Amino acid sequence: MLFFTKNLQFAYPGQAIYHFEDISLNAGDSLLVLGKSGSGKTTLLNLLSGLLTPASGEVVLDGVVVNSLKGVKADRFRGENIGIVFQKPHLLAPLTVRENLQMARHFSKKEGLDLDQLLADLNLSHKANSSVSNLSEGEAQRVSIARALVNKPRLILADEPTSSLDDENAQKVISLLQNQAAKIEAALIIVTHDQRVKDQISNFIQVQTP
Ligand SMILES: Nc1ncnc2c1ncn2[C@@H]1O[C@H](COP(=O)(O)OP(=O)(O)OP(=O)(O)O)[C@@H](O)[C@H]1O
Repeated sequence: MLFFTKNLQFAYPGQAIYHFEDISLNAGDSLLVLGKSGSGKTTLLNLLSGLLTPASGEVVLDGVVVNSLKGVKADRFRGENIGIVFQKPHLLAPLTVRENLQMARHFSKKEGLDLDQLLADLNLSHKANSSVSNLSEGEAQRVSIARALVNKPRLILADEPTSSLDDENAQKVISLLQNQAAKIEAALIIVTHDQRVKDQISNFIQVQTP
């Protein structure tokens, strides 16, 4: 099993305890995380990436217990093995598309993907030397996906990646994430409210307010 969680529990100070359903994914598998607004979906993603530490239970990626890593080790492991696509792209505005990807590459010692191939796969070759501040929303979203993939992570986490996209682009982004995850043999987890995504990926867990 490439990625799994076991008996994951978490509580913000003074609040009720979340008991998250166990997850288990092989390379190339996709999973949706569904749930109402405020139910704990982003909290779960932060536990999966090691940004939050569970009260109990474990998160295991490629044999490594993510929640036992601390400090620099945790940051390095995350940078090299977990690609995160945020709801808003959060790109570095003064830099070009290529420089944004090079920056992500810089923090990893691992061999990553070929930048030109990645730009081509995401239909961004013609924008490689453009400033990211001049991109359309869909283009910026594809750059943020490219940035999440550039270090060839084993796990890709995407938080509402389609919420600002039209039907055609939403479908393309999900296919792109699935195809790239399969290509680099990663597992893919997507948080979404988007009915259109549910039509493309059937495997899901539901997060509930405790
Ligand atoms: N740092 C924090 N300290 C205390 N409570 C928090 C913190 N972050 C989130 N919460 C609370 O935890 C609950 C779950 O929040 P979370 O962001 O995980 O929900 P969500 O399902 O991702 O919501 P949305 O779909 O609206 O983004 C909410 O009630 C939120 O107010």
